Amino acid sequence: MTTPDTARHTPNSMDGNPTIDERANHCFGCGPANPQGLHLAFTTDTSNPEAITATCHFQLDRMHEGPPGYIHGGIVAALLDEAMSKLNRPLNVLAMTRHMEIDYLRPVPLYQPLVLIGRHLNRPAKDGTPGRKLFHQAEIQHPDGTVLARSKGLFIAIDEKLLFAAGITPPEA
Ligand SMILES: CCCCCCCCCCCCCCCC(=O)SCCNC(=O)CCNC(=O)[C@H](O)C(C)(C)COP(=O)(O)OP(=O)(O)OC[C@H]1O[C@@H](n2cnc3c(N)ncnc32)[C@H](O)[C@@H]1OP(=O)(O)O
Repeated sequence: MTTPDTARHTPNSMDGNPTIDERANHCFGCGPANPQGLHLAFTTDTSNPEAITATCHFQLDRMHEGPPGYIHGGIVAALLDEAMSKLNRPLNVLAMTRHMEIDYLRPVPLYQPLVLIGRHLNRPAKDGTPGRKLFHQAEIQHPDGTVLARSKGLFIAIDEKLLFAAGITPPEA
């Protein structure tokens, strides 16, 4: 049996009701209602439908440290995953990450303003209609443009009926 770490706790506000309602969004990456989350805020650019992007400016502190002075690799993965997932909404798709690969090119520093950019690559058609598979990529960049980490991801569109089956509350119309 493991000993609970009493320094960590889940706030009472984090009740057990799953939801995808923006107003009660507990997503670790972007949810304002998650006091322990990253609170990433993205701007999407859909001016070129062939190359939709999602961009976020962020800075992390020791809460997310891995190597001394640098962001933990798992958090780097979460950042990249989040940037790629933010491309699904402008494409009008509910989708989950099925596969992602990461190049950790340079250690990603704490206490520095950094840029996180997701880019939609393609959504191959199947039987003449948009397929379930969406391919995205993402990068974490130093402000001088140096790429510190890069990912490619496969997202699978989810049938909204599954949300109801799982008891997940969609946003009100
Ligand atoms: C009930 C749930 C509620 C959902 C609510 C959603 C709310 C939307 C908000 C999400 C918020 C985002 C947050 C950040 C993004 C995350 O982090 S999401 C969390 C992490 N991801 C997950 O937990 C997903 C877990 N995986 C799954 O649930 C299932 O695998 C999936 C993704 C639903 C897909 O299931 P499936 O439909 O059975 O998939 P499957 O047919 O095996 O594969 C689909 C296709 O991909 C291909 N494929 C599979 N793996 C690979 C691979 N490695 N390489 C190439 N192709 C592959 C397959 O061959 C297949 O191709 P086709 O045969 O269709 O040509």
